[in-house]
Amino acid sequence: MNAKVNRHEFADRLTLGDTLAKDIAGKLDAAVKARGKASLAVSGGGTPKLMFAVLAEQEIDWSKVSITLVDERWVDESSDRSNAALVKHHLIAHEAHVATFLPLFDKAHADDVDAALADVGKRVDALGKPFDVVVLGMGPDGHTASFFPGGDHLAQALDLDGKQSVLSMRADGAGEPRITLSLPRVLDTRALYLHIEGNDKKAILDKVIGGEDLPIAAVLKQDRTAVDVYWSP
Ligand SMILES: O=C(O)[C@H](O)[C@@H](O)[C@H](O)[C@H](O)COP(=O)(O)O
Repeated sequence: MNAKVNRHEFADRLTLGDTLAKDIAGKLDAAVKARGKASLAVSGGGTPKLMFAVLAEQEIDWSKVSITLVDERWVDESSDRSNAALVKHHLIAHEAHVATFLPLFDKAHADDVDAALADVGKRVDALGKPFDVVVLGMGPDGHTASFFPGGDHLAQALDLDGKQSVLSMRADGAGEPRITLSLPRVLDTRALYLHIEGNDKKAILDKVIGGEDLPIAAVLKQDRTAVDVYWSP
């Protein structure tokens, strides 16, 4: 286990969502004040919705904040599987409605995620390095971002010396093809959070800490960037 993994446990999802949202807003606010801009990469899935709702209401200068995704299902925003649609609906709202959003899905290459990688990678890198905040989730199979067990580009995505900011990923259990930030791009951040809820996910985390080799281990066992794990039942 990496010495830089800090575990924070909360009594319930509301308290977790509220605390994490305010911690993230504080980091974005400090970044805007220090450097005139801030960047945030968030995950999709169901877990972040509550946290997004609180974050969207925080009074910071959202006009200086750029938001992108850690990973995306290769579907148009009209799909209920679209992480972009989720973020636009739950996060780019209220106070945060003036934030700039950079989607990972590229309509120009809607049929071919691989053809989109070069352009999308450039746009992500134009947000600047490092990110100010990255928020990861974790699936029941131990995936994080789109680092799926058995994924066709898993080794490349987890290569800490890899040069690509984004990669495609296809895997059983992933549904449609995915686009994902690479592990080195995820770790290139001033603050890194892993947001997980439920006893099942805690059990997976404990298995990984006990030595099980699931993709999330690559985040927990690297020694480049500290990880704050926020968990509630
Ligand atoms: O698009 C996605 O699927 C994600 O970004 C993914 O990595 C997610 O964080 C986990 O699958 C957890 O998803 P839940 O929060 O729905 O459990």
